[in-house]
Parts: sequence; structure tokens; C-alpha cells
Amino acid sequence: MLEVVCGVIEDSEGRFLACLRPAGKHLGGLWEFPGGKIDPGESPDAALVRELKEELAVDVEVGRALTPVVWNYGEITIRLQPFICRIVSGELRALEHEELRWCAPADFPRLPWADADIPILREIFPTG
Ligand SMILES: Nc1nc2c([nH]c(=O)n2[C@@H]2O[C@H](COP(=O)(O)OP(=O)(O)OP(=O)(O)O)[C@@H](O)[C@H]2O)c(=O)[nH]1
Repeated sequence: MLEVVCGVIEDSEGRFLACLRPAGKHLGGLWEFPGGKIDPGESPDAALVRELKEELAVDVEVGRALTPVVWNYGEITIRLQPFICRIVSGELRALEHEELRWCAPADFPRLPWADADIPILREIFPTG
């Protein structure tokens, strides 16, 4: 099982950050919450801070943990641990994604998401 952490980043206007995985990678062309694999011996919080710095060039404060999702993609099974996050410094840059988009809650279901992220969307936007 691959341990993965991801950040649900909210801005001051109540929008959330969606990130497009580049074509050619696993689940390329689908939207995700930014994050990545937890290194051996690393805490989920530390992994998330590290990954968001590497991918987005920002420093985040890690907040509330959401419900983890175990998802079997056939070729791999992941355990995705989401956390609410807030950017505390830095200017957002798409260092590893094809596109970054701040979305209002109503826009989230319109994007094609990675399957493992659907339960997370339902948890944060229960009516969506
Ligand atoms: N970061 C991230 N990964 C996700 C999400 N949903 C989801 O199914 N995944 C899957 O979780 C796995 C690990 O994510 P990753 O971002 O570290 O994987 P990667 O292959 O891009 O990293 P790498 O190229 O550095 O090895 C990937 O197979 C990815 O498709 C998500 O919301 N965020």
C-alpha cells in the first residue's frame, strides 16, 4: 500500500486549490489535491509541508485531518490522507502540475478528478 498525503488548500475567499496532473504521469489529465508519497519514517504533516514546497513553492500550515481514503487502482493501492491547509508564505507556482486553479465549491464536481479524491470532495462539499 502506497502512503500518500494531500492538501486541501483554502484561500481567504473560500476557494480551494485544484491541480491538474500532467499527461504521461499516473492519472495524467485528472485533477487532484497537491501532495505526494510519504517517505519512510516521515510524519504525514512533514511530508505534506515538503511536497507542497516542492510542487507549489509555498509554505503551508497543516490543519485538520480529513478522513483517509484507501483506493485500489488495480496497478497500485493507495492510502490517501487529506489535510486542510493554509498558505503562510510564498507565491504559488506550478512546478510539477500542468495547471493550478482556485475553484469555488460549485466548480469542483465539474472537473475530472482522480477517483481516490471523490470521497474527499464529498466530505468537504457535502451538498455538491
Ligand atoms: N498527490 C496526490 N496523489 C494522488 C491524489 N489522488 C490520487 O489518486 N493520487 C495518486 O497517489 C499516488 C502518489 O502521488 P504522487 O503525486 O506522489 O505520485 P507521482 O507518481 O506523481 O510522484 P513521483 O512522480 O514523484 O513518483 C499517485 O499514483 C497518484 O496518482 C491526490 O489527490 N494527490
